[in-house]
Amino acid sequence: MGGRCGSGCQCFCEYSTSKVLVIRSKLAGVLNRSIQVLVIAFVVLYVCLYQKGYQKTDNVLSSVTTKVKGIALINTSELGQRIWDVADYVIPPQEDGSFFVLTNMIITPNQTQSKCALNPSSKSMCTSNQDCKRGVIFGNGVQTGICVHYSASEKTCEVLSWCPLEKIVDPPNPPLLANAENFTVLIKNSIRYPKFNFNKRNILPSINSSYLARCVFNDKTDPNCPIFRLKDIVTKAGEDFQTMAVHGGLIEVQIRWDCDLDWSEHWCVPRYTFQRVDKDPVHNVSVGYNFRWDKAGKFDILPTFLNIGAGLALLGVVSVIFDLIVLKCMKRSQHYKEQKYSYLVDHELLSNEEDT
Ligand SMILES: Nc1ncnc2c1ncn2[C@@H]1O[C@H](COP(=O)(O)OP(=O)(O)OP(=O)(O)O)[C@@H](O)[C@H]1O
Repeated sequence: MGGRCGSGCQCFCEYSTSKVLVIRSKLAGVLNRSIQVLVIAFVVLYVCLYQKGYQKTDNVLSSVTTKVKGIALINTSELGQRIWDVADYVIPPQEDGSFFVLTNMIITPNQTQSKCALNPSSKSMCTSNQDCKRGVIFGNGVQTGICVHYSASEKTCEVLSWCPLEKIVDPPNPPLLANAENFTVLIKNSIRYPKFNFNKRNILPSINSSYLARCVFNDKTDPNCPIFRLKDIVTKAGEDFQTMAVHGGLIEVQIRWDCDLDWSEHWCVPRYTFQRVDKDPVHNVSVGYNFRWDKAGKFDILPTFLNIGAGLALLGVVSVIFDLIVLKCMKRSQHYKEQKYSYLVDHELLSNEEDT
């Protein structure tokens, strides 16, 4: 270890070399070995095994498409009996990585562009034409400047709009497309790990067309089926489908590929989880989020050596810290210090000094 320099010149004329000092102390020995064991355990168990420090990792490139299927029969006073198929309730027909299914609606039939009285509210009520400003945009229409009867007892401003106006009522409960809970969605997900030149789909090689035509995802019986019943998705997200269908909701489907490519590709399979993301009882501004969680790892010599090297460096740090403890904090530290640093005088230097 390093010696001690008295002055700059003296320091320049000295050479320090390491010597091994064995301290026969139970306390120092046990403490040192314990810290070394802890460091080795951390490097081997946590860094190498748990964090797979011997692998290099790659993030996924992923694409998702969906296809919804199902038929609903609804009977309303406004529309009569009607069949709703995928072209009616999936809006828009194809989205990137998501799909929208209509479950409820407020129907305002036979709307035409004409003039009608606004729905009664504190801002729309009037007693004479002076209360209604012509040309002002209100709701979905433009005011004509005339105050008209909304009912026998109420008068509101008239607007030019799509009339009759939509009634301000709660959406139907139970929802009109209550049967949407039985609709199914096929989620096709293709992934690629470019560093490892590895591709896979969630329609696994073991799945054939006849199985795909009849299967529905189930955690226990059909965990690899990529077809999901909407009710199951909502239930898995911890919600009740019929309740959520009244006002609508946003569910996130997470497809997790966590693949260890040192093992057979057979074990690299997707895991599905579901979560409602549009509900936040505390802070309801801009709710909802999404994130990806896919990673693959494969053995690589570079991260292996880097992690082993870092582990060895950590062991070196242990001896530096332990030297400090022994030389500064222990009872016999002064004695250890004297033993640790020895000063030898070069004979050549000595004889030169004697001559002069
Ligand atoms: N939403 C869904 N619900 C249930 N099964 C589905 C759904 N979407 C697809 N399938 C089944 O998965 C198979 C593969 O679907 P894919 O869309 O790849 O092929 P397709 O021949 O275009 O399907 P189809 O003509 O039946 O819509 C289909 O044959 C069908 O049996």
